[in-house]
Amino acid sequence: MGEPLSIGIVGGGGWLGRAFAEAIIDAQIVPPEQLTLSHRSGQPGFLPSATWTRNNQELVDRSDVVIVSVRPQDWPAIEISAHGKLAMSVMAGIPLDQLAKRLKTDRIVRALPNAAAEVRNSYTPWIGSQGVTADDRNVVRRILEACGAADEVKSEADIDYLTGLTGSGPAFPALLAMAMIDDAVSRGMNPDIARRGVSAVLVGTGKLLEARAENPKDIVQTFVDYRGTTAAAIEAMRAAGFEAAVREGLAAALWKSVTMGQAT
Ligand SMILES: NC(=O)C1=CN([C@@H]2O[C@H](COP(=O)(O)OP(=O)(O)OC[C@H]3O[C@@H](n4cnc5c(N)ncnc54)[C@H](O)[C@@H]3O)[C@@H](O)[C@H]2O)C=CC1
Ligand SMILES: O=C(O)[C@@H]1CCC=N1
Repeated sequence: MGEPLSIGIVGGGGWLGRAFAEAIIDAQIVPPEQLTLSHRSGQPGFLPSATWTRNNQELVDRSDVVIVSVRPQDWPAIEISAHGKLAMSVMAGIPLDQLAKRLKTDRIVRALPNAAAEVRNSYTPWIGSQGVTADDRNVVRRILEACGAADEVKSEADIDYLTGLTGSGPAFPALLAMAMIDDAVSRGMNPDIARRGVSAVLVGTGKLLEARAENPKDIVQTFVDYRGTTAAAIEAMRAAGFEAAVREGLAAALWKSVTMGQAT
């Protein structure tokens, strides 16, 4: 297959489905009229020039590439035949063999984006089944890179782990931001200043980490060696179990990712 002529997104009205749909259109991978999006209840208000349907088989029949973006608990109710077409799942926890069986195609990609796809800054690891061709891989890269950065990985176990690390990832700095803002407000800071300040810290740190070649570990050590306010905070946070809390959180996400797939 060369350029995909048409793309369909099952669950295209949802959070991630919308992010993918808008990124695909912005990157001009297909024009809106070649994009089919399915929804369950009322038609959402965005991308009115795309084709919207409640009929997922109709979506598949209109599309060269089918993206499945429903929640894992809604996956067992999806009854479609992709007729050997390229299909990509972004669902957490659903393994390649289950996807191939239910979608009736051996050209399957399992991808795991994150919420930053909404602002074209996802990190998306992915893996393809045996039947995925070199052309399919190019199409997949174009779609995923329209949403941010993407890496093909070697095993599904990598996807299971990365589901928690990078798929859930944006939630963790958000949790940190929430705790920082709560502390600031509890000490009488103006909430708007606290929010703006903490948001600037997160964005600035992202850019700093991207710009600097060294490992975050080295940056942390530089702060520790500085022996100032930052070192005092880092040492107190570590003594309160910061690293253990992160380890336990990631273990819980991995467990959920693996067991969720087994449950469907
Ligand atoms: N939101 C996130 O940060 C991430 C989500 N994911 C995965 O992406 C998938 C979608 O997640 P979200 O977009 O967050 O959920 P969501 O709930 O916002 O969107 C899912 C959409 O699918 C629709 N839907 C359900 N059954 C349908 C059916 N039979 N036909 C047509 N539409 C149907 C729902 O009405 C909803 O609009 C999930 O499997 C999740 O594991 C993966 C990585 C990150
Ligand atoms: O929380 C979830 O289950 C979804 C999948 C990975 C990130 N968000």
